[in-house]
Amino acid sequence: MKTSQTFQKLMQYVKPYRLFFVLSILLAIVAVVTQLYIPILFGQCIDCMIYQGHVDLARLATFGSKIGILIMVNAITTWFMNVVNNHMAFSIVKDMRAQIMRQIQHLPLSFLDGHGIGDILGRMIADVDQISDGLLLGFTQLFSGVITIVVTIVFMFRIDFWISLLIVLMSPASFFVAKWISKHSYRMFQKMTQTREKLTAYIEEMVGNEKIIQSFGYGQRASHTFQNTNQDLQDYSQKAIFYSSLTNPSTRFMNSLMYAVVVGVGSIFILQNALTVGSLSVLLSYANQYMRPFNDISSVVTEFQNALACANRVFEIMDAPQEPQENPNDLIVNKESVDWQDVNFSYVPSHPLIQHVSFQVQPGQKIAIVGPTGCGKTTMINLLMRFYDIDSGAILIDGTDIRNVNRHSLRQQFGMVLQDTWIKEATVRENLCMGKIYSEDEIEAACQSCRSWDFIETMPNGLDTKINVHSLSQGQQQLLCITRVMLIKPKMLILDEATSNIDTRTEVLVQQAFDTLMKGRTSFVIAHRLSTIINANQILVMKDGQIIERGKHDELLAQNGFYANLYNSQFEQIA
Ligand SMILES: Nc1ncnc2c1ncn2[C@@H]1O[C@H](COP(=O)(O)OP(=O)(O)OP(=O)(O)O)[C@@H](O)[C@H]1O
Repeated sequence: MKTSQTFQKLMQYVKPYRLFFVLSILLAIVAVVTQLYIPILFGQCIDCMIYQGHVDLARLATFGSKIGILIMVNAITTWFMNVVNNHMAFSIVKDMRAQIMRQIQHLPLSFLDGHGIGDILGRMIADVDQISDGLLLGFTQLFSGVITIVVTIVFMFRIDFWISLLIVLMSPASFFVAKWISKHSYRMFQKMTQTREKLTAYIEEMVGNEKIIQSFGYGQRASHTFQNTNQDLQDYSQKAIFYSSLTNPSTRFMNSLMYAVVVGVGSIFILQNALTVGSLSVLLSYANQYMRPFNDISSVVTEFQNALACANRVFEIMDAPQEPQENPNDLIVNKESVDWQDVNFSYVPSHPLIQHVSFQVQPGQKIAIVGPTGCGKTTMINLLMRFYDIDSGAILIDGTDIRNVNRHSLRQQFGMVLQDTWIKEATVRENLCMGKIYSEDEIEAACQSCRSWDFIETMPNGLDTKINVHSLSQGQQQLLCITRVMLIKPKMLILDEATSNIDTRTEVLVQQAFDTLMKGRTSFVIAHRLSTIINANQILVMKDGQIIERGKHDELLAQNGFYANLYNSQFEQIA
């Protein structure tokens, strides 16, 4: 996206705060005019001191009190302007974060799968913070900078035309030096942001999988990669700061040069009686004031360019195409029958995955999907839940094509228990009653039937005990997740490899809980341990995205094919 487009988009977020925007400009005008009027009064004070021992004290006192009042007005308006600007900048970034959050909820899963969590986190937190810094500096220094330049020009020309012209003609030199520097620092700031993103994603990945890293002794390699990226971040940050810190010394040098020229020319004018000492002191003060905003603006430009680079990354999320317009029709399920008709799907067009998959599920049946890793089991669930849409064929539920109904009503029909359990930092009750409040009796009954009551009962505050992922074993987490699904009483179930990672005794409990949950419900089960699906009504054996065998456990064993091999190899492992 072009910088001008990014800027225009960013300004859309400023629009709701236009009243504050106007107020900020008015306050900046008052602050600048009061500040610039003070040197005129000081100049007049100097001209009151006619020569040694001869000072007009009465006029000096009048000017002194005027200076005092202006200083106070200036301080109050500057403070108030900062309050207004802070309010605007922080409100804008709050709005942006809220919109990103809303957008994420409407993005297709493929977008989230394609970007790491660290990347999205970085855009939402660090990049938006950077935008806030850029906007704040922009509001605070850009407004008053531009107003200072305009008002100074007016005041200066009223005092002396030629010296003022000299100042105005010399000032662009300093500005161009600053612009040249900021062009280079922008490139470095961009690289710095990208590397910081990479580092955030890496830390998130490594810290989240610390146990696995340690068990594989991967720590040293992980920290080596971390150190390299960290080093890159240091290099880019230092270069970015190096260039941007050149701005001040170089522009100050140019200013001092101009100051010296004004002193020289001004002295000649005084000798010719064309200027008073007081007026020269006012002009010198203005020469200084006039250049300062140029310097400020150039550092604002650097910061603002950095903010625009970040805004660009944030808008990539905001502009990502949302899931296609939802069909207004709700899925109405009575019998819970499912029909897959010649379904084909691929994540990447050049690599076909699910190919010509057809099967029928009668209401209340338990369907097991088995097969080697990567054969497409989880993908089948992704298609059934419409996390991804199929490329061709059809999936019908009670005769309705799931593409002809909205996703929300489709997903409401299913209860899911996945291998990755989700326990939030809250009480047991809050973890169980997600989205709906249940009575004490309902919760207890569900916990009893799903075997989670035994350990909940032993907790210090029972259902009101605060828990998190670390305070529960893997098996306990799964029992809670099963209870949670039991409470919502879904019409159909999806259980994805839910019995791995737990000890044998808990596995028996979890299996019993699953059996209770599945009673009378159409269920899809993905299990690596074939012993848990012996009683399934239909087992679909998958390989490379195709169903290569199907039938009941005994029938498949009798075929002595792929499934029989898989089953016997697991049985031998256990024996
Ligand atoms: N979001 C995705 N984008 C691209 N490819 C993907 C995506 N998700 C899965 N795949 C690929 O699709 C293939 C099937 O993946 P899937 O997760 O369905 O397999 P699975 O049978 O469930 O495997 P496992 O038993 O290991 O969980 C794999 O090769 C995988 O790399």
